[in-house]
Amino acid sequence: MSLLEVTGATKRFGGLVAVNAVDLRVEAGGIVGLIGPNGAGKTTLFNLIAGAFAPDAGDVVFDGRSIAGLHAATICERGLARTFQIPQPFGSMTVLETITTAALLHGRHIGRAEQAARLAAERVGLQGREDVLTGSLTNAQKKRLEVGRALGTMPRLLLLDEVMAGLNAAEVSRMLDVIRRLRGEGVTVLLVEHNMEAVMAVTDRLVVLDSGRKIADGPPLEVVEDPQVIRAYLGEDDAAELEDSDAERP
Ligand SMILES: Nc1ncnc2c1ncn2[C@@H]1O[C@H](COP(=O)(O)OP(=O)(O)OP(=O)(O)O)[C@@H](O)[C@H]1O
Repeated sequence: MSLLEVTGATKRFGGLVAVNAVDLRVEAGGIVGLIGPNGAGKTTLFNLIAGAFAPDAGDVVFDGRSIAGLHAATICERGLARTFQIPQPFGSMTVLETITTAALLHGRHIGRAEQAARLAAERVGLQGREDVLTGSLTNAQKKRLEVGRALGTMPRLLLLDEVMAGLNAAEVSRMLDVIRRLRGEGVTVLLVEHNMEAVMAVTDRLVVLDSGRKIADGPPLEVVEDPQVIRAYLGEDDAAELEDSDAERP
């Protein structure tokens, strides 16, 4: 049994079908990438899984139980946490306070929550910065704090939404180390990311959405060569041009 099994997930906004009958499985211990052009439905699918929206149709099963339509906090308590594309920490709170607030989800024992928060800060490389106000962190540190905040809830499945956006090469490499370490510690990861180099470096499976539909699912090297995926990213005309120039090559 997969840790996460999404079947036929559908979400409409008025006349727009943002996520259209999508099936997705994530096996425990994996790092799966969810990619696709702008507006493909990636964040909406994350929202369906993490409980921001209930699906209009289909089901989301986490660890053998349906979580479709449950409150986001209940889903998080069950061990599924997410990050947000744009971290918005309270600038007047410290790193430790921010992560501790998330860790309090599992009970009101402040000492235990702080202990979990210190561990989460260390896991994302913010050790030594526990007492720093989040408002004075760099963008890259805020991105790692966002991962740390999610880790404070002690998830078994972590949904990462563009945690590498806006980072330079050294910062991306550091984030990749954080993600690999998490896998080593038994956290399963599903990540949405536009940085393809980073995606290729860290995932063991890729799922591609286009206009709300799943168009590919498989090993990263095979998926990026899939003509349907190339067409989705480049558009019909540019993809045809690329095919012509490939054919002309000796
Ligand atoms: N709350 C909403 N109300 C109405 N339309 C929405 C809402 N959220 C998303 N959409 C629409 O649903 C479609 C999918 O959006 P979504 O944000 O899921 O795509 P995405 O793949 O995450 O895009 P990006 O890579 O640009 O973040 C888009 O057409 C978007 O405009």
